[in-house]
Amino acid sequence: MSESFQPFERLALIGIGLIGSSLAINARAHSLAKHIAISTRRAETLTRAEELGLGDSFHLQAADAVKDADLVILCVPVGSVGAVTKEIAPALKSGAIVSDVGSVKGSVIAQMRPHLPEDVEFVPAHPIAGTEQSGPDAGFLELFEKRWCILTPVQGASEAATERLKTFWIACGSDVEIMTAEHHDRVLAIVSHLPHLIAYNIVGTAYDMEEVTQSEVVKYSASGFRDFTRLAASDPTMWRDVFLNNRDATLEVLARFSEDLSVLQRAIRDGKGDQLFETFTKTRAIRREIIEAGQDTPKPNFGRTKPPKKWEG
Ligand SMILES: NC(=O)C1=CN([C@@H]2O[C@H](COP(=O)(O)OP(=O)(O)OC[C@H]3O[C@@H](n4cnc5c(N)ncnc54)[C@H](O)[C@@H]3O)[C@@H](O)[C@H]2O)C=CC1
Ligand SMILES: O=C(O)C(=O)Cc1ccc(O)cc1
Repeated sequence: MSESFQPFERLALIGIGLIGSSLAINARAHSLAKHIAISTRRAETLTRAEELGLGDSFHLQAADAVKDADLVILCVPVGSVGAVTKEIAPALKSGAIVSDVGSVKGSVIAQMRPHLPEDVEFVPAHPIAGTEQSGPDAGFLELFEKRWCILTPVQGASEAATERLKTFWIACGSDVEIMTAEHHDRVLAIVSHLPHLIAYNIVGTAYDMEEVTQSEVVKYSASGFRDFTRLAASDPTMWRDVFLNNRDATLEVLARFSEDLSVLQRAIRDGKGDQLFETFTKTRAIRREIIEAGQDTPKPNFGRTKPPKKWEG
Protein backbone atom coordinates (compact mmCIF):
# COMPACT_ATOMS: atom_id res chain seq x y z
CA MET A 1 0.00 0.00 0.00
CA SER A 2 1.15 3.54 -0.73
CA GLU A 3 2.87 5.31 2.17
CA SER A 4 0.64 8.34 1.64
CA PHE A 5 -2.70 6.58 2.23
CA GLN A 6 -4.59 8.32 5.02
CA PRO A 7 -6.57 5.65 6.91
CA PHE A 8 -10.25 6.29 7.49
CA GLU A 9 -11.14 6.83 11.16
CA ARG A 10 -14.11 4.48 11.04
CA LEU A 11 -15.19 2.21 8.20
CA ALA A 12 -18.75 0.87 8.42
CA LEU A 13 -19.55 -2.24 6.42
CA ILE A 14 -23.25 -2.98 6.16
CA GLY A 15 -23.69 -6.61 5.06
CA ILE A 16 -20.83 -9.03 5.73
CA GLY A 17 -21.00 -11.67 3.00
CA LEU A 18 -18.37 -12.45 0.37
CA ILE A 19 -17.70 -8.82 -0.55
CA GLY A 20 -18.13 -7.25 2.90
CA SER A 21 -15.82 -9.80 4.55
CA SER A 22 -13.20 -9.49 1.79
CA LEU A 23 -13.27 -5.72 2.31
CA ALA A 24 -12.94 -6.14 6.08
CA ILE A 25 -9.92 -8.43 5.60
CA ASN A 26 -8.34 -5.93 3.21
CA ALA A 27 -9.05 -2.94 5.44
CA ARG A 28 -7.34 -4.69 8.35
CA ALA A 29 -4.43 -6.13 6.39
CA HIS A 30 -3.58 -2.81 4.72
CA SER A 31 -4.50 -0.53 7.67
CA LEU A 32 -7.16 1.29 5.66
CA ALA A 33 -9.28 2.17 8.70
CA LYS A 34 -8.59 2.66 12.41
CA HIS A 35 -11.91 1.08 13.36
CA ILE A 36 -14.04 -1.37 11.37
CA ALA A 37 -17.71 -1.40 12.36
CA ILE A 38 -19.79 -4.26 11.00
CA SER A 39 -23.53 -4.58 10.75
CA THR A 40 -25.77 -7.22 9.28
CA ARG A 41 -29.38 -7.99 9.92
CA ARG A 42 -29.11 -11.62 11.07
CA ALA A 43 -27.67 -12.26 14.54
CA GLU A 44 -26.03 -15.58 13.47
CA THR A 45 -24.14 -13.91 10.65
CA LEU A 46 -22.99 -11.12 12.95
CA THR A 47 -21.76 -13.67 15.50
CA ARG A 48 -19.89 -15.51 12.78
CA ALA A 49 -18.26 -12.27 11.61
CA GLU A 50 -17.16 -11.66 15.18
CA GLU A 51 -15.79 -15.22 15.51
CA LEU A 52 -13.81 -14.64 12.32
CA GLY A 53 -12.37 -11.45 13.81
CA LEU A 54 -13.54 -9.40 10.84
CA GLY A 55 -14.10 -6.11 12.69
CA ASP A 56 -13.73 -4.06 15.86
CA SER A 57 -17.40 -3.57 16.66
CA PHE A 58 -20.52 -5.48 15.66
CA HIS A 59 -24.02 -4.04 15.41
CA LEU A 60 -27.45 -5.44 14.66
CA GLN A 61 -28.68 -1.92 13.92
CA ALA A 62 -26.98 -0.50 10.82
CA ALA A 63 -27.47 3.04 12.18
CA ASP A 64 -25.21 2.20 15.15
CA ALA A 65 -22.43 1.05 12.83
CA VAL A 66 -22.48 4.17 10.62
CA LYS A 67 -22.47 6.61 13.55
CA ASP A 68 -19.19 8.61 13.32
CA ALA A 69 -18.06 6.61 10.27
CA ASP A 70 -16.20 8.56 7.59
CA LEU A 71 -16.58 5.72 5.08
CA VAL A 72 -19.78 3.67 4.82
CA ILE A 73 -20.00 0.83 2.30
CA LEU A 74 -23.23 -1.06 1.71
CA CYS A 75 -22.43 -4.70 0.86
CA VAL A 76 -25.99 -6.02 0.64
CA PRO A 77 -28.01 -7.36 -2.33
CA VAL A 78 -29.00 -4.57 -4.73
CA GLY A 79 -32.69 -4.99 -3.91
CA SER A 80 -32.03 -4.00 -0.28
CA VAL A 81 -29.96 -0.82 -0.65
CA GLY A 82 -32.94 1.56 -0.56
CA ALA A 83 -34.29 0.22 2.74
CA VAL A 84 -30.81 0.15 4.30
CA THR A 85 -30.04 3.72 3.20
CA LYS A 86 -33.33 4.93 4.66
CA GLU A 87 -32.41 3.26 7.94
CA ILE A 88 -28.90 4.72 8.20
CA ALA A 89 -29.56 8.19 6.75
CA PRO A 90 -30.35 9.99 10.05
CA ALA A 91 -27.16 8.59 11.67
CA LEU A 92 -24.71 9.52 8.88
CA LYS A 93 -21.90 11.86 9.82
CA SER A 94 -21.62 15.11 7.89
CA GLY A 95 -18.98 14.77 5.15
CA ALA A 96 -19.00 10.93 5.25
CA ILE A 97 -18.36 9.07 2.01
CA VAL A 98 -21.23 6.68 1.33
CA SER A 99 -20.63 3.91 -1.20
CA ASP A 100 -21.77 0.42 -2.17
CA VAL A 101 -20.50 -2.60 -4.11
CA GLY A 102 -23.65 -3.53 -6.04
CA SER A 103 -23.48 -5.30 -9.40
CA VAL A 104 -26.01 -2.80 -10.84
CA LYS A 105 -25.50 0.95 -10.60
CA GLY A 106 -28.47 2.88 -12.09
CA SER A 107 -31.07 1.28 -9.85
CA VAL A 108 -28.81 1.45 -6.79
CA ILE A 109 -28.35 5.20 -7.30
CA ALA A 110 -32.10 5.66 -7.82
CA GLN A 111 -32.85 3.75 -4.59
CA MET A 112 -30.19 5.34 -2.38
CA ARG A 113 -30.03 8.96 -3.49
CA PRO A 114 -33.45 10.15 -2.31
CA HIS A 115 -32.64 9.10 1.28
CA LEU A 116 -29.15 10.57 1.53
CA PRO A 117 -28.65 13.91 3.32
CA GLU A 118 -27.09 16.76 1.32
CA ASP A 119 -23.96 16.84 3.45
CA VAL A 120 -22.63 13.34 2.59
CA GLU A 121 -20.58 12.33 -0.45
CA PHE A 122 -22.19 9.55 -2.50
CA VAL A 123 -19.75 7.56 -4.66
CA PRO A 124 -21.22 4.25 -5.91
CA ALA A 125 -18.75 1.46 -6.72
CA HIS A 126 -18.65 -2.04 -8.16
CA PRO A 127 -15.70 -4.40 -7.80
CA ILE A 128 -15.67 -6.72 -10.81
CA ALA A 129 -14.43 -9.50 -8.59
CA GLY A 130 -16.31 -12.33 -7.02
CA THR A 131 -16.99 -16.01 -6.77
CA GLU A 132 -20.07 -18.21 -6.49
CA GLN A 133 -19.62 -18.33 -2.69
CA SER A 134 -21.50 -16.16 -0.21
CA GLY A 135 -21.51 -15.38 3.49
CA PRO A 136 -18.85 -14.12 5.93
CA ASP A 137 -16.69 -17.27 5.62
CA ALA A 138 -16.30 -16.75 1.87
CA GLY A 139 -14.12 -13.61 2.02
CA PHE A 140 -10.41 -13.61 1.25
CA LEU A 141 -7.63 -11.08 0.96
CA GLU A 142 -6.76 -11.53 -2.71
CA LEU A 143 -10.30 -11.19 -4.09
CA PHE A 144 -9.82 -7.69 -5.48
CA GLU A 145 -6.22 -8.10 -6.61
CA LYS A 146 -5.69 -6.98 -10.22
CA ARG A 147 -9.47 -6.82 -10.71
CA TRP A 148 -11.29 -3.74 -11.93
CA CYS A 149 -13.36 -1.64 -9.59
CA ILE A 150 -15.74 0.71 -11.38
CA LEU A 151 -16.80 3.97 -9.72
CA THR A 152 -19.90 5.75 -11.01
CA PRO A 153 -19.88 9.08 -9.15
CA VAL A 154 -23.14 11.01 -9.22
CA GLN A 155 -23.50 14.70 -9.91
CA GLY A 156 -22.73 16.66 -6.78
CA ALA A 157 -20.10 14.31 -5.35
CA SER A 158 -16.79 16.09 -4.88
CA GLU A 159 -13.74 15.05 -6.86
CA ALA A 160 -11.88 14.72 -3.56
CA ALA A 161 -14.36 12.09 -2.33
CA THR A 162 -14.10 10.11 -5.57
CA GLU A 163 -10.31 10.31 -5.40
CA ARG A 164 -10.29 9.15 -1.76
CA LEU A 165 -12.48 6.14 -2.53
CA LYS A 166 -10.31 5.40 -5.54
CA THR A 167 -7.20 5.22 -3.35
CA PHE A 168 -9.09 2.89 -0.99
CA TRP A 169 -9.82 0.44 -3.82
CA ILE A 170 -6.29 0.71 -5.19
CA ALA A 171 -5.02 -0.19 -1.71
CA CYS A 172 -7.23 -3.31 -1.93
CA GLY A 173 -5.32 -4.26 -5.09
CA SER A 174 -7.87 -3.09 -7.68
CA ASP A 175 -7.45 -1.06 -10.83
CA VAL A 176 -10.06 1.68 -10.82
CA GLU A 177 -12.10 2.98 -13.75
CA ILE A 178 -14.72 5.73 -13.70
CA MET A 179 -17.81 5.69 -15.93
CA THR A 180 -21.49 6.57 -15.92
CA ALA A 181 -23.95 4.25 -14.24
CA GLU A 182 -25.82 3.81 -17.53
CA HIS A 183 -22.71 2.68 -19.39
CA HIS A 184 -21.76 0.39 -16.50
CA ASP A 185 -25.15 -1.34 -16.57
CA ARG A 186 -25.01 -1.92 -20.34
CA VAL A 187 -21.48 -3.34 -20.25
CA LEU A 188 -22.13 -5.54 -17.20
CA ALA A 189 -25.34 -6.85 -18.76
CA ILE A 190 -23.32 -8.57 -21.49
CA VAL A 191 -20.13 -9.54 -19.63
CA SER A 192 -21.65 -10.65 -16.32
CA HIS A 193 -25.42 -10.67 -16.06
CA LEU A 194 -26.23 -12.55 -19.29
CA PRO A 195 -23.57 -15.24 -18.64
CA HIS A 196 -25.10 -15.92 -15.23
CA LEU A 197 -28.60 -16.12 -16.76
CA ILE A 198 -27.36 -18.56 -19.41
CA ALA A 199 -25.67 -20.66 -16.71
CA TYR A 200 -28.83 -20.77 -14.57
CA ASN A 201 -30.79 -21.76 -17.68
CA ILE A 202 -28.49 -24.47 -19.05
CA VAL A 203 -28.13 -26.15 -15.67
CA GLY A 204 -31.90 -25.90 -15.18
CA THR A 205 -32.52 -27.45 -18.60
CA ALA A 206 -30.15 -30.35 -17.93
CA TYR A 207 -31.80 -30.90 -14.55
CA ASP A 208 -35.28 -30.99 -16.13
CA MET A 209 -34.48 -33.23 -19.11
CA GLU A 210 -36.66 -36.27 -18.70
CA GLU A 211 -34.57 -38.84 -20.55
CA VAL A 212 -31.38 -37.82 -18.74
CA THR A 213 -31.28 -38.64 -15.05
CA GLN A 214 -29.87 -36.27 -12.46
CA SER A 215 -27.15 -38.80 -11.61
CA GLU A 216 -26.06 -38.85 -15.27
CA VAL A 217 -25.79 -35.06 -15.23
CA VAL A 218 -23.43 -35.37 -12.27
CA LYS A 219 -21.55 -38.43 -13.59
CA TYR A 220 -20.84 -37.35 -17.15
CA SER A 221 -20.59 -33.58 -16.74
CA ALA A 222 -17.73 -32.46 -18.94
CA SER A 223 -15.70 -29.51 -17.77
CA GLY A 224 -17.68 -27.09 -19.97
CA PHE A 225 -20.90 -28.01 -18.18
CA ARG A 226 -19.11 -27.93 -14.84
CA ASP A 227 -18.03 -24.32 -15.52
CA PHE A 228 -21.70 -23.43 -15.97
CA THR A 229 -22.63 -25.18 -12.72
CA ARG A 230 -20.15 -22.99 -10.84
CA LEU A 231 -21.89 -19.82 -12.04
CA ALA A 232 -25.32 -21.40 -11.53
CA ALA A 233 -24.40 -22.05 -7.88
CA SER A 234 -24.20 -18.28 -7.25
CA ASP A 235 -26.39 -16.73 -4.58
CA PRO A 236 -30.10 -16.79 -5.66
CA THR A 237 -31.07 -13.63 -3.74
CA MET A 238 -28.20 -11.61 -5.16
CA TRP A 239 -28.91 -12.68 -8.74
CA ARG A 240 -32.69 -12.33 -8.51
CA ASP A 241 -32.03 -8.74 -7.45
CA VAL A 242 -29.49 -8.14 -10.25
CA PHE A 243 -31.96 -9.18 -12.98
CA LEU A 244 -34.87 -7.26 -11.47
CA ASN A 245 -32.69 -4.15 -11.11
CA ASN A 246 -30.93 -4.26 -14.51
CA ARG A 247 -34.02 -5.34 -16.38
CA ASP A 248 -33.82 -3.20 -19.52
CA ALA A 249 -30.13 -3.76 -20.29
CA THR A 250 -30.42 -7.50 -19.59
CA LEU A 251 -33.48 -7.86 -21.83
CA GLU A 252 -31.73 -5.92 -24.58
CA VAL A 253 -28.63 -8.15 -24.61
CA LEU A 254 -30.79 -11.24 -24.21
CA ALA A 255 -32.72 -10.33 -27.36
CA ARG A 256 -29.47 -9.88 -29.28
CA PHE A 257 -28.12 -13.15 -27.87
CA SER A 258 -31.26 -15.03 -28.92
CA GLU A 259 -30.95 -13.69 -32.47
CA ASP A 260 -27.31 -14.77 -32.69
CA LEU A 261 -28.19 -18.18 -31.26
CA SER A 262 -30.85 -18.62 -33.96
CA VAL A 263 -28.18 -17.89 -36.58
CA LEU A 264 -26.00 -20.68 -35.16
CA GLN A 265 -29.03 -22.98 -34.95
CA ARG A 266 -29.72 -22.39 -38.63
CA ALA A 267 -26.07 -22.94 -39.58
CA ILE A 268 -26.14 -26.33 -37.83
CA ARG A 269 -29.41 -27.29 -39.51
CA ASP A 270 -28.14 -26.22 -42.96
CA GLY A 271 -24.76 -27.90 -42.45
CA LYS A 272 -22.86 -24.60 -42.85
CA GLY A 273 -19.54 -25.71 -41.38
CA ASP A 274 -17.60 -22.70 -42.68
CA GLN A 275 -19.93 -20.33 -40.85
CA LEU A 276 -19.59 -22.24 -37.59
CA PHE A 277 -15.81 -22.43 -38.00
CA GLU A 278 -15.58 -18.67 -38.62
CA THR A 279 -17.64 -17.83 -35.52
CA PHE A 280 -15.67 -20.18 -33.28
CA THR A 281 -12.35 -18.81 -34.58
CA LYS A 282 -13.43 -15.26 -33.70
CA THR A 283 -14.49 -16.21 -30.16
CA ARG A 284 -11.28 -18.16 -29.56
CA ALA A 285 -9.30 -14.95 -30.15
CA ILE A 286 -11.32 -13.15 -27.45
CA ARG A 287 -10.43 -15.82 -24.88
CA ARG A 288 -6.74 -15.36 -25.71
CA GLU A 289 -7.05 -11.58 -25.23
CA ILE A 290 -8.66 -12.10 -21.80
CA ILE A 291 -5.89 -14.46 -20.69
CA GLU A 292 -3.20 -12.07 -21.95
CA ALA A 293 -4.85 -9.21 -20.03
CA GLY A 294 -4.64 -11.35 -16.86
CA GLN A 295 -8.43 -11.22 -16.40
CA ASP A 296 -9.26 -14.92 -16.35
CA THR A 297 -11.13 -16.38 -13.39
CA PRO A 298 -9.11 -16.79 -10.18
CA LYS A 299 -8.63 -20.50 -9.48
CA PRO A 300 -11.10 -21.87 -6.94
CA ASN A 301 -9.30 -21.63 -3.59
CA PHE A 302 -6.59 -19.51 -5.17
CA GLY A 303 -4.48 -18.20 -2.27
CA ARG A 304 -7.45 -17.48 -0.04
CA THR A 305 -6.05 -15.71 2.97
CA LYS A 306 -8.30 -15.96 5.97
CA PRO A 307 -8.09 -13.57 8.87
CA PRO A 308 -6.30 -14.93 11.92
CA LYS A 309 -8.68 -15.64 14.82
CA LYS A 310 -7.40 -12.58 16.65
CA TRP A 311 -5.91 -9.61 14.89
CA GLU A 312 -2.69 -8.15 16.22
CA GLY A 313 -2.85 -4.57 17.50
N1 LIG B 1 -20.81 -12.24 -5.14
C1 LIG B 1 -20.11 -11.63 -6.05
O1 LIG B 1 -19.40 -12.29 -6.80
C2 LIG B 1 -20.19 -10.14 -6.17
C3 LIG B 1 -21.18 -9.43 -5.55
N2 LIG B 1 -21.26 -8.07 -5.72
C4 LIG B 1 -22.33 -7.31 -5.07
O2 LIG B 1 -22.03 -7.26 -3.71
C5 LIG B 1 -23.20 -7.21 -2.91
C6 LIG B 1 -23.08 -8.25 -1.83
O3 LIG B 1 -22.88 -9.50 -2.44
P1 LIG B 1 -22.20 -10.70 -1.66
O4 LIG B 1 -21.24 -10.22 -0.66
O5 LIG B 1 -21.77 -11.67 -2.68
O6 LIG B 1 -23.49 -11.30 -0.93
P2 LIG B 1 -23.61 -12.27 0.34
O7 LIG B 1 -24.90 -12.97 0.19
O8 LIG B 1 -22.37 -13.06 0.52
O9 LIG B 1 -23.72 -11.20 1.52
C7 LIG B 1 -24.77 -10.29 1.65
C8 LIG B 1 -24.80 -9.81 3.08
O10 LIG B 1 -25.82 -8.83 3.21
C9 LIG B 1 -26.62 -9.13 4.33
N3 LIG B 1 -27.94 -8.54 4.10
C10 LIG B 1 -28.85 -8.89 3.18
N4 LIG B 1 -29.89 -8.05 3.23
C11 LIG B 1 -29.64 -7.17 4.22
C12 LIG B 1 -30.31 -6.07 4.77
N5 LIG B 1 -31.51 -5.73 4.30
N6 LIG B 1 -29.73 -5.38 5.78
C13 LIG B 1 -28.52 -5.73 6.25
N7 LIG B 1 -27.81 -6.76 5.77
C14 LIG B 1 -28.37 -7.47 4.77
C15 LIG B 1 -26.59 -10.64 4.41
O11 LIG B 1 -26.95 -11.11 5.67
C16 LIG B 1 -25.10 -10.87 4.10
O12 LIG B 1 -24.34 -10.63 5.25
C17 LIG B 1 -24.37 -7.42 -3.87
O13 LIG B 1 -24.97 -6.18 -4.11
C18 LIG B 1 -23.71 -7.92 -5.14
O14 LIG B 1 -24.41 -7.48 -6.28
C19 LIG B 1 -20.30 -7.37 -6.40
C20 LIG B 1 -19.27 -8.03 -7.01
C21 LIG B 1 -19.16 -9.47 -6.96
O1 LIG C 1 -17.93 -15.81 -10.04
C1 LIG C 1 -17.79 -15.22 -11.12
O2 LIG C 1 -17.29 -15.75 -12.11
C2 LIG C 1 -18.26 -13.83 -11.25
O3 LIG C 1 -18.59 -13.41 -12.32
C3 LIG C 1 -18.21 -13.02 -10.03
C4 LIG C 1 -18.94 -11.71 -10.10
C5 LIG C 1 -20.30 -11.71 -9.84
C6 LIG C 1 -20.96 -10.50 -9.83
C7 LIG C 1 -20.29 -9.34 -10.08
O4 LIG C 1 -20.96 -8.19 -10.06
C8 LIG C 1 -18.94 -9.33 -10.33
C9 LIG C 1 -18.26 -10.54 -10.34
